[in-house]
Amino acid sequence: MMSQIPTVLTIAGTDPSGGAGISADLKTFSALGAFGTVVVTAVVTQNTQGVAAIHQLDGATVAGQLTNLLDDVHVDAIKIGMLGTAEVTRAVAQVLRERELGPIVLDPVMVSTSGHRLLPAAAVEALRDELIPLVDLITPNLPEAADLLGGPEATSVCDMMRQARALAQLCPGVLLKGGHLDGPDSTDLLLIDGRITELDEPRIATRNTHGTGCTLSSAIAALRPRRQTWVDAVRDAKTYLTGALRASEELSIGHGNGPVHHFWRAWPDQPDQS
Ligand SMILES: Nc1ncnc2c1ncn2[C@@H]1O[C@H](COP(=O)(O)OP(=O)(O)OP(=O)(O)O)[C@@H](O)[C@H]1O
Ligand SMILES: Cc1ncc(COP(=O)(O)O)c(N)n1
Repeated sequence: MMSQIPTVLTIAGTDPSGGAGISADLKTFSALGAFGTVVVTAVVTQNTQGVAAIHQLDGATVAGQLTNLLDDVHVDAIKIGMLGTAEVTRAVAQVLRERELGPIVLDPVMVSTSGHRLLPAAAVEALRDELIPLVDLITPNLPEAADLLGGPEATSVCDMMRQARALAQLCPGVLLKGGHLDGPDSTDLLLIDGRITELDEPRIATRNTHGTGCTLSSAIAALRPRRQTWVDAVRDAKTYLTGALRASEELSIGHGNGPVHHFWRAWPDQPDQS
């Protein structure tokens, strides 16, 4: 049975600059009043300017952390981010297959904002064929959707509609993120049970976009246990992210693409702070 404060798990890589990966996920969980737990997949030497090195953990180490945690702690939702290799992807899939878990949100992290590959192209097949069928919602950006579908990148919301429907053949829930398009709004498409919901928020003029995808997927996982539907959870998660992007003006972190700011105002799901 779920306590009032949901326990949420992130399976992801590290970011010393505090903007992406488990840093973004844990801050998001806390800001949204969830209790965060962590399984680390890779130690990433990165800052706001880019990725310098990746120390990848092996599949057994990641699966060991996961089973050890799940043997003891009930988690109400899971967010999966950077996995790093086909081996780790398969190891996580194996554990998920053995347990009754859910809801599970998968951000199919493949390339960082700075252009560094975080999942080798050869591992995309394992992600698509072994892990994606086990999760409830995938949240690809446009290049990731193109990689998963083996086709060109969407250049319009119309293309996005077609690609969201194609991705729904792989997973029951698809949130196709349009942050990489231009235009006054940053439009994402949510496809659940065959129905598309268009989610529009104003595009914020900022360089502080490091970790937006991590923040959105972890906000969905944190909110899903307390929302009636996926549409409600995703809509509120996007509102949260847009506020955190706006509030990033208060931060001056690093010399590249800085992080969003997670404590932008008292969010309704936060514990009373008065
Ligand atoms: N400048 C912006 N203003 C408002 N929303 C944005 C902006 N940039 C991205 N978003 C939103 O942030 C979320 C992440 O989108 P994006 O398509 O950039 O994913 P991503 O590439 O996985 O993110 P990341 O930069 O963390 O890798 C989406 O909801 C998108 O609409
Ligand atoms: C550990 C980790 N996970 C995910 C990302 C992607 O985030 P971004 O595209 O904003 O660099 C990252 N850079 N590092």
